[in-house]
Amino acid sequence: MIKLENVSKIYQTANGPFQAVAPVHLSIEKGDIFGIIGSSGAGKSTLLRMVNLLERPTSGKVFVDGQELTSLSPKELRLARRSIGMIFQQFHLFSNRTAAENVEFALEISKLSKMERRKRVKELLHLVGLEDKASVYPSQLSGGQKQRIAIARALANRPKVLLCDEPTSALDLQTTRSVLSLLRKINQAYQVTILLVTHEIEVVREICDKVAVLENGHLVEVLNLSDPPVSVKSHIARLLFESRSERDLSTGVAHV
Ligand SMILES: Nc1ncnc2c1ncn2[C@@H]1O[C@H](COP(=O)(O)OP(=O)(O)OP(=O)(O)O)[C@@H](O)[C@H]1O
Repeated sequence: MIKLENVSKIYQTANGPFQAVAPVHLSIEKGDIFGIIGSSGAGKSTLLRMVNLLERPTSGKVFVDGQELTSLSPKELRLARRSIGMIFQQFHLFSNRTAAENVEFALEISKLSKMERRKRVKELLHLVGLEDKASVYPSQLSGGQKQRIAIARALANRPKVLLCDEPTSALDLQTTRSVLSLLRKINQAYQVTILLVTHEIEVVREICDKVAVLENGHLVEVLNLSDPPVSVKSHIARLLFESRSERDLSTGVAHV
């Protein structure tokens, strides 16, 4: 569903070029919940944002659902992005629109009539369990509710892929669990492929089928959570597969 071929990113900075992501080869299958884990500055967000070309790779090719995004014209890319939803740590809702209007915003580019849009918004609010918050503004919603509205908006155009950039990092443990369980439900019900960036081991344990470990811009290893490897290369992978420590149990979340 997602294929990265030799994808890299070099930022031009005041101190000269800086390689945030070294050339990466990665294949993510349809229906996977695929994690990208690494410590702060490892290049996780940059890698994720290159999948929908929010960040243009310096080199390499990006394929989503068989289409090479890196070769598309701006107009073609706008169309292709409709099948790629995205959610963020800070939700990115419009504060001057109600929950329903935030979701409907994503449908403004669609060919649906006003009535069809309203119906779809209702369905989406139902899916995320917030029908009763339709006319509420984001400032009146909790963090978990804001993320649910952001998820509803991201799913509005029935994307095949959902990109999640630290979707639970601003949430407490219980809310994290409920948002992750919603993402799992969406993945199973609609076969949406989920690519999720996190620095939390527990998030990977809770939801991911596979995970890529990034260190200093380098993809160190890709691990299958249901088939623990005999040996691992990274400290993060060791933490991931070791039995839960006291710290994990008390805080619920281990950071890397
Ligand atoms: N626009 C930019 N210009 C220059 N350097 C950048 C830019 N964006 C990111 N970087 C640098 O690239 C590296 C990777 O950043 P990125 O945000 O992808 O890391 P991350 O793993 O997502 O980190 P975090 O978990 O802290 O968000 C960092 O060193 C960052 O400072």
